[in-house]
Amino acid sequence: MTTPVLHALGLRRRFRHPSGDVEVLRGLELSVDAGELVTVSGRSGSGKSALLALLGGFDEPDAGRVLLAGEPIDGAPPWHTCAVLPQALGLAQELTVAENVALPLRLRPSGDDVERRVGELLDLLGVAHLADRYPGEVSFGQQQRVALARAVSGRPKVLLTDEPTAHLDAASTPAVLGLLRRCAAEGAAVIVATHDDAVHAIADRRVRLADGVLSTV
Ligand SMILES: Nc1ncnc2c1ncn2[C@@H]1O[C@H](COP(=O)(O)OP(=O)(O)OP(=O)(O)O)[C@@H](O)[C@H]1O
Repeated sequence: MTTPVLHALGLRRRFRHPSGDVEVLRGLELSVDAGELVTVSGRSGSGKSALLALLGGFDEPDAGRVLLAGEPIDGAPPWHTCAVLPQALGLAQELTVAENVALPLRLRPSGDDVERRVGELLDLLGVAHLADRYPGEVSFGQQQRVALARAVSGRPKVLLTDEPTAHLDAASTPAVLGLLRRCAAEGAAVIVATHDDAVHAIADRRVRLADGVLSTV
């Protein structure tokens, strides 16, 4: 039996609110293999982003654990192990588009020619002409594609993305879908939280988050 790249066991997460606590995750289980693309659906507020934060090591569960290649995570792993594309994007505002995408490769060389890898990803996502601009000088939908390029540039073993097509028009979406599929084809475990049926359509497996647990769609 092979070890899943990403394995969540019995995850529980409760948020405290003055009006009453909310238990968002209630013993959630998830296992994703290398090369698998899994989409997570669920109503707004069902806990998709909270789940990604736990899987990416940005938040800690109240109970349960997350294993990466069989080992418990201890905080957020490095980008080449697990890359996260949050809804807020998190681009470095003082770096250009190209410098943002190059960052994971500068921090840990992957053997790729940096200029070539960055150029190829920006070109693929239709934002190559913005390479020398700063994030504040491009639209939010363009920033979203830049942030995806940055997330994948270091060839992470796990890619977690939150609503990666939320700000895109129909013409820009296929390139993003193609890149997500390509990451999986190159061996990454890809998990996408989304409301977009076009993203669900390219999944190997679809799960739905409701009442704090996942079920297969
Ligand atoms: N840091 C936090 N503190 C308190 N409550 C939180 C926190 N993060 C999330 N929540 C609450 O947890 C629930 C799940 O939020 P989450 O953002 O994970 O939902 P979601 O499924 O990603 O929603 P959407 O589809 O709208 O992005 C919501 O009720 C939210 O208010």
